Amino acid sequence: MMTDESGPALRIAGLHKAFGRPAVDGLDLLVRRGELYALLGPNGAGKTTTLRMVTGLLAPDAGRIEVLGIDLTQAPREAKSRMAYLPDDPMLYGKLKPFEYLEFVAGLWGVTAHEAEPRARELLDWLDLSQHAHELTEGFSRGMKQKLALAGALIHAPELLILDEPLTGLDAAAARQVKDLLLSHVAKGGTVILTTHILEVAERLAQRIGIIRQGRLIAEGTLAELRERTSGARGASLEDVFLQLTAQP
Ligand SMILES: Nc1ncnc2c1ncn2[C@@H]1O[C@H](COP(=O)(O)OP(=O)(O)OP(=O)(O)O)[C@@H](O)[C@H]1O
Repeated sequence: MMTDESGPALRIAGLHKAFGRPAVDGLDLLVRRGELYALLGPNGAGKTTTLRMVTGLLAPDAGRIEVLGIDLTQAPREAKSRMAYLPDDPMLYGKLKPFEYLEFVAGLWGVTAHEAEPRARELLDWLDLSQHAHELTEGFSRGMKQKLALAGALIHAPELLILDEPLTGLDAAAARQVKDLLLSHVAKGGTVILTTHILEVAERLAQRIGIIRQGRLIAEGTLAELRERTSGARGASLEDVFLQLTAQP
């Protein structure tokens, strides 16, 4: 059977990818539906490579990926239609205005402009972009572009939202808007997987945290569970735990 509707949001088993040397090296991961999962790891640990394989942008050398119970190799279109990916350097079309961009993205998912309009309006309002609705995106700041790209990722109401460094470069107000949007997605039963180097974000938002190093999962759990795995005191911050777990042997 190809699809298991009761399957987890994401199941990765034995995932490998090498670029000359291994970038992802036997990764196993499980993300439950309805949770916000933070994937952490030092620079070059293999986080982006993993997300690109999960979203079908990069072919694994070996391993198995299942999204919402759907095998990514067997049913890539179905799997992709139910998730969204926000890369760390999202591409917008500078000559489009926000509504045009959102309608364009909606169209790629088979959602008509008419259907997309109320949702586009809601997302632009939520992300405080409505006052720029009639400007070309080429004049947008980096943070405004990032928020619009996030709105684009959400326009087809995906169940699984995958974001690579979604808060980098955002000012405090924008970061709050994005965090609220992600929490609301989870509150409605959706799933969020994000990478971040801002450990406080993971500490505050994530139900569970996975730490990868050299392409492998080295620790996973709630912050309390991760603390138990280290010699950190009960009040140890995620930063303390992270640095201890990722320190070179
Ligand atoms: N297209 C590519 N060609 C060659 N090497 C690559 C490519 N993409 C990634 N790599 C290598 O794979 C390894 C993992 O990179 P990746 O971008 O997945 O790490 P990351 O955990 O996302 O790091 P960061 O936190 O710095 O963004 C690195 O050694 C990187 O140089």
